[in-house]
Amino acid sequence: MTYGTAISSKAEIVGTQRDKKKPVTGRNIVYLVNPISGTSKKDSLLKVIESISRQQKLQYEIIPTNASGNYDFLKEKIYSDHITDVIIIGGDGTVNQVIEALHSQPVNFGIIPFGSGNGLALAAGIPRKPRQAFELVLEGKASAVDAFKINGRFSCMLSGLGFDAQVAHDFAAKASRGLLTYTQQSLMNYFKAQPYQFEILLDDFSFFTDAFFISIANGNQFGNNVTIAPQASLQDGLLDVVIVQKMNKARLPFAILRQIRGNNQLQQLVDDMSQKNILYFQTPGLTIRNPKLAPLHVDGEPRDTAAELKIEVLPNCFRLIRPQA
Ligand SMILES: Nc1ncnc2c1ncn2[C@@H]1O[C@H](COP(=O)(O)OP(=O)(O)OP(=O)(O)O)[C@@H](O)[C@H]1O
Repeated sequence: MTYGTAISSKAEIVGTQRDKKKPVTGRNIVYLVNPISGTSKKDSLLKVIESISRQQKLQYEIIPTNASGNYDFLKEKIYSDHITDVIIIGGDGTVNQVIEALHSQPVNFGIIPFGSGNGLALAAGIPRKPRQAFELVLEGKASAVDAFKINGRFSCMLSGLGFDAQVAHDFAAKASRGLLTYTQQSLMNYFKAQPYQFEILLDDFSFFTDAFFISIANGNQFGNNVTIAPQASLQDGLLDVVIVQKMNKARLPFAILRQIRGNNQLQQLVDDMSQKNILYFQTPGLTIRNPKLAPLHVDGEPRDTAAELKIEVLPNCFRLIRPQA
């Protein structure tokens, strides 16, 4: 029997077209929808997904995400129902939780961006417009991308310590989400920002620095196409580390703008340390000592910080549906 359920409300995001008796051939998609992410409503997109999936006789199911990030029920379903694709409709926080839970399962991931920043989706070239992103999902071409671990926590986009993490903590405490709230929090934190002490340990080199923030990037950006790590690639087996060192606050926005526009060449780390305000290098892993306990964010979500953070890349960690070169 093939059965279908209309999508009713935010509280009850469900919809399915799956014949459990027929053997599954071809694609079998689970759409995971975050009911609270971003600011715009998802109802019309979900109706489009339902109607096109029915037209194309695709096997699919629409399920809401959960705040805890526990997707054990889906691991079982992937095997029992032969799920081939898990498509995330939400922002970076949802993308992080779902891919962390399921990256070792034999599925392709897709993203229909519905967050405030959408950093991984934009870094991967996935269209920002939900319907175009859905068309890409229908094409279904996936390739492997990297992720990384920061003290055992999974990150697939960009994590960091200091100023931008403080913004993430304050943003999380606000009732309203969206770019406007994020910008307000960034500005307020800019005027309060103080540098933190860090020690950076690489394989054969270590140094101390006082920095406003450190970003560890797999993708090239914070989100909203604000590119902090212009050389970053999602499949090079490397992390891009950007350290915004202590400087006169009047120079800080100009230095960051220069970095965002990508005018800084990949720099000779040792030569630059004393001369440049922003250090930028690539590495498969590093340790950061953080004695002043600068706040931490992981893929834009505030997380407990630590006095020492071990960071390592996970090459070719999961398969993501995205435009193919
Ligand atoms: N069903 C749910 N109910 C409440 N919260 C949820 C639910 N599902 C997921 N969440 C939580 O929603 C939070 C925000 O999600 P997400 O990051 O996707 O959106 P956003 O913050 O608006 O976007 P971005 O991260 O791009 O800025 C995450 O912390 C996630 O755990």
